[in-house]
Amino acid sequence: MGLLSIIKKQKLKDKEIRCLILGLDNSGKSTVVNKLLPDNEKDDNITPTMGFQIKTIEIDSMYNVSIWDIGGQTTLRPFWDNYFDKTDVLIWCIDITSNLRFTESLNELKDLIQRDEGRIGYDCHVIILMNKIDLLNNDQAMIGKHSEKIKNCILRDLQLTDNEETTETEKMRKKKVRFH
Ligand SMILES: Nc1nc2c(ncn2[C@@H]2O[C@H](COP(=O)(O)OP(=O)(O)OP(=O)(O)O)[C@@H](O)[C@H]2O)c(=O)[nH]1
Ligand SMILES: [Mg+2]
Repeated sequence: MGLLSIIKKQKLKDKEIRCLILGLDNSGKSTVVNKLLPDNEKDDNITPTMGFQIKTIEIDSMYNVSIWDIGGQTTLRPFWDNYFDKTDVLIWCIDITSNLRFTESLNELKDLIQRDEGRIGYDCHVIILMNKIDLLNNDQAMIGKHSEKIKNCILRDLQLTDNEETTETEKMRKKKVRFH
């Protein structure tokens, strides 16, 4: 499901939708945000984000989405928690060409979900964005392998399940965050 259809599904008319984009440094967060902006607001020279930036996009003259793009460098990660409040959509950006950093990225996501303590908005949608897919030259086997790794991490490490027979705890976690 695409970002726009997820946002539309939320039926949050007249409300500002708060979208937080996080992930390791160099995963491509600011580049993704830049792509979503209208041409006259695009930045031709994206450099590492040293703090945060907020961009607002309007969709269908109905939805205002504020996108909070926070720098992903190690020194900035302790500050991610400051931006959790009332997040409707969390985009977790992964550079899938960087095998070495794949585990680091999924561990950071795991830590983040476990320490949010309910501050991320109720019923928050979590989108795992496999970025830089163009560099895989449409290698479907490799893309499938990465998807499988991510799915396994979500099911195993985050203790979620796609099995209907879930425990009460799992059901609560599932309700609070929905993965796409
Ligand atoms: N080929 C390719 N390169 C990308 C893509 N997205 C981002 N990049 C490149 O990756 C580098 C890092 O991109 P940024 O958008 O600055 O990454 P970031 O996640 O915002 O990094 P921080 O702000 O340091 O957290 C840049 O050189 C981008 O041009 C993509 O989809 N494909
Ligand atoms: Mg950035």
